[in-house]
Amino acid sequence: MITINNISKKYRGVEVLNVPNIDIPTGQSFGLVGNNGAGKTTLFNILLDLIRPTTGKITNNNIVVNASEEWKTFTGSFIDESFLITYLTPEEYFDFIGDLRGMNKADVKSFLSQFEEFFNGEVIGKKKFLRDLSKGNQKKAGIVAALIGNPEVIILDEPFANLDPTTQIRLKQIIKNLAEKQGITVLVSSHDLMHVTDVCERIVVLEKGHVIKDIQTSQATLKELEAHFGATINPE
Ligand SMILES: Nc1ncnc2c1ncn2[C@@H]1O[C@H](COP(=O)(O)OP(=O)(O)OP(=O)(O)O)[C@@H](O)[C@H]1O
Repeated sequence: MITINNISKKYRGVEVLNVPNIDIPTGQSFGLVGNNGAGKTTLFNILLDLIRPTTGKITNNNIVVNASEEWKTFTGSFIDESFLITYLTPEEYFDFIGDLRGMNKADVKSFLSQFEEFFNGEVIGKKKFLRDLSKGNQKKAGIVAALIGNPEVIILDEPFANLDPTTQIRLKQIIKNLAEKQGITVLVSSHDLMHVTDVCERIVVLEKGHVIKDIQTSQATLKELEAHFGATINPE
């Protein structure tokens, strides 16, 4: 579904990302982990054509992402609050995104009903603008907006950050369902090794812009990742 080919990114001559090749098949749940500054958001931003790579190309369902906008019709994403239109209420925002994706207000309302528990009474019907919601509730709105319109690909940057433990657990179930039951290709970056190993069947570790591990998730993966990141602070 997604092919990353010789992607690199330099800022003022300094390389922050260098990924020779990653193929992400349709329906894979793909986790990206790495310490601060490893290049996770940069890679997702290039994938969403929010920044241009210095070299290489990414295709999403055979569409070169910086050559055509067609991939936007089947790709949902939430990177950060800049994706929100903060002077709208959540309902207005969801309707706006639904409209972009060919859904009327009734379709959107019925779609949102499945997230009642996830929103926990804090997002819908509060008569608040998105800018006045808490960070966590803004994030919930952004994540759900990314799912509107049955996208085939969903890209979420650090979706667990800022969420309370109950919501993190609910989000894990939502992400698992997307990949396992609906065959959606899901890309998630996270600092939470336990969550990412719970929901992703494949995990790529980035370090200073380079892929240093590409693992099919197994029962041993969490320990392997903990040992890897722990070794960085406690070298033997
Ligand atoms: N506009 C920019 N100008 C210069 N350097 C940048 C710019 N944007 C990102 N970088 C650098 O690129 C590197 C990768 O950043 P990126 O945000 O992709 O990392 P990350 O893995 O998402 O980190 P975090 O876990 O902290 O969110 C960092 O060193 C960052 O300072």
